[in-house]
Amino acid sequence: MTEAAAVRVSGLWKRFGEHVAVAGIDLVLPAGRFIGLVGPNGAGKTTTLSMATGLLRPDQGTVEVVGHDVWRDPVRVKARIGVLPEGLRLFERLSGRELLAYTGRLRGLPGAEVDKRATQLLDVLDLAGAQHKLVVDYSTGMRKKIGLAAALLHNPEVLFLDEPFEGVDPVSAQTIRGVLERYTASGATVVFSSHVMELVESLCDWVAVMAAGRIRAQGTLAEVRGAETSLQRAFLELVGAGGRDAGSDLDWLGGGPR
Ligand SMILES: Nc1ncnc2c1ncn2[C@@H]1O[C@H](COP(=O)(O)OP(=O)(O)OP(=O)(O)O)[C@@H](O)[C@H]1O
Repeated sequence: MTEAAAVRVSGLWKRFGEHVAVAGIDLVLPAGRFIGLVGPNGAGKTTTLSMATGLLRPDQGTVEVVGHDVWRDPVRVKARIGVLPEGLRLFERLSGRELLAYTGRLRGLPGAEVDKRATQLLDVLDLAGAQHKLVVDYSTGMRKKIGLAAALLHNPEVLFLDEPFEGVDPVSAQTIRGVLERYTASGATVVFSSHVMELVESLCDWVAVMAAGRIRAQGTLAEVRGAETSLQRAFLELVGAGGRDAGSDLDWLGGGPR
């Protein structure tokens, strides 16, 4: 039996001037999975996630999320997804709780329900003590966590996260991880981008590898890892960096005249 797709990307292209950021990719991301989109810096991950979430218009191609076209039916899609974008912009002069109250009402949830969910999310994400502090005074990890709470408040079917663990300390990372694991265990889908292979390997059961705007591999973690002993090794082979001896030209470094 084929699994239902949470996200279906067909022939997606994006150019910035002469530069091709995303070169006609096809992706089928199964529902109910913890999915990692991995690739080196500049691979096109953010551009792909931006097009998949209705933030950046593709030059060509389509994206369907839970069966609806993102660009033809944006309202229906946006009601079903949560997004934690790169370089998250938040309303800095609101407190964490005010931000959630505002987001919840924007999503059309009744006030009492927003209050209940906000209290639970603030608690689980360890932000209850900082709920009345202004977002502008939040640390990087706290910003990621309040952004995640805002993205989860309306209980989306698919959650897109761009580098959710970047700049986050191990304690906050563990908290975020716990919330995401609970969320996917209930049948929802998480799609997140990262270049930290160990993290993807320990969290994801499905992986897409991207390099230079193209998809180099997609499938279950075991399929993508293949005969390699780790995702890191498989990744280096796939992106063509497996045999590179980094530093071989730096014979002056750490020795010789200073
Ligand atoms: N708005 C833009 N204007 C011009 N070029 C852009 C723009 N956005 C992205 N690019 C280019 O497109 C390519 C893909 O960028 P993208 O941010 O999607 O990569 P990424 O895989 O998310 O990288 P990273 O892991 O470093 O965040 C890069 O070469 C980048 O410089």
